[in-house]
Amino acid sequence: MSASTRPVITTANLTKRYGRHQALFGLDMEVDEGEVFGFLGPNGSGKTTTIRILLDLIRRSGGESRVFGLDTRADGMAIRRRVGYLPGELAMVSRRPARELLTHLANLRGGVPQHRISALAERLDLDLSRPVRGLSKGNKQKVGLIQAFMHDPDLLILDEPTSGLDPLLQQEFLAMVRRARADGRTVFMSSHVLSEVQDVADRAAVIRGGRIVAVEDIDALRDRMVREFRVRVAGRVRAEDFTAIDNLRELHIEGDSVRCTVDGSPDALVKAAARYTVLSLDSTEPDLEELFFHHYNRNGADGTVGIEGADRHAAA
Ligand SMILES: Nc1ncnc2c1ncn2[C@@H]1O[C@H](COP(=O)(O)OP(=O)(O)OP(=O)(O)O)[C@@H](O)[C@H]1O
Repeated sequence: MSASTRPVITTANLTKRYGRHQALFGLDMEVDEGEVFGFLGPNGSGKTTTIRILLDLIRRSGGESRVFGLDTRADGMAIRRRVGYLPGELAMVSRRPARELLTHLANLRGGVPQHRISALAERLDLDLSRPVRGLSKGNKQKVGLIQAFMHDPDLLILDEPTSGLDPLLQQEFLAMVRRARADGRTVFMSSHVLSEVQDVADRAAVIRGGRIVAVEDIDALRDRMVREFRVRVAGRVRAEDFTAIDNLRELHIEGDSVRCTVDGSPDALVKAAARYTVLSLDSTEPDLEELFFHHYNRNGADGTVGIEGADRHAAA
């Protein structure tokens, strides 16, 4: 991060209690101008609570929260004017056609050219003539995205933006985020899975149980990722081709197939598999809970240590 960047979002020792339930425990976070920042955490970890505080939709219990240098409690209105916000749960019950609803929202924000709304709708493949109320979850999500992006806000705050979007549309969405960044905007987006933000975010904070357990460059976070792989080859697998690979855990070899968990890069696994004729190769991303289990649980919350040694089991 260069010295000239300014923080767009700052929280310091931010806390939130809902009655007797404490949802946030002293959050410290800084998001710089012009960056795409992922806010990652499992369900119930406090992502939506943090976002609502930043927009002054709910009030913090203690600590500091600032957006554009403004205090969220004192200047909520001024902050919201410069933000495009996609809520995690969209209540879209209007009988109006999508274009009418979007035009109405655009007018509340001082006006947006119709061609801008049309271009975004075309990009996301949304029919603007249909009443919002009857739209599918995915199409409602598109309306939500258009209203967040259409006025070119300085800051986009997107709560689980890709939920309900199919993979092609997710790519379109990521292109919109990259475009916003290229235009100098700042993007803060939450997700409960790393894969949704890893191709576009510069950095990410990981929140769990109302505490930030890591803030890292996205590449470093990706390197920590554990992934499960299954490879099937023509012929019988020789166990020794795989048991010597350092970053494989839970290695199971049976007949023509290899199943394992890979810590970080799958390069060595892929090269070992390439000695055979590969019939299939599948990989699944474990959820964040599993990532935490492997990386953050054992040695405290700093996210720097705690990677378990390989648990090898070869049943040739
Ligand atoms: N209005 C509320 N009253 C009481 N508890 C709440 C309220 N809103 C959230 N909580 C609790 O605060 C914690 C954090 O919730 P929050 O919705 O911020 O998490 P999240 O990370 O956004 O999760 P999700 O991805 O499921 O939306 C949870 O334990 C939740 O049950």
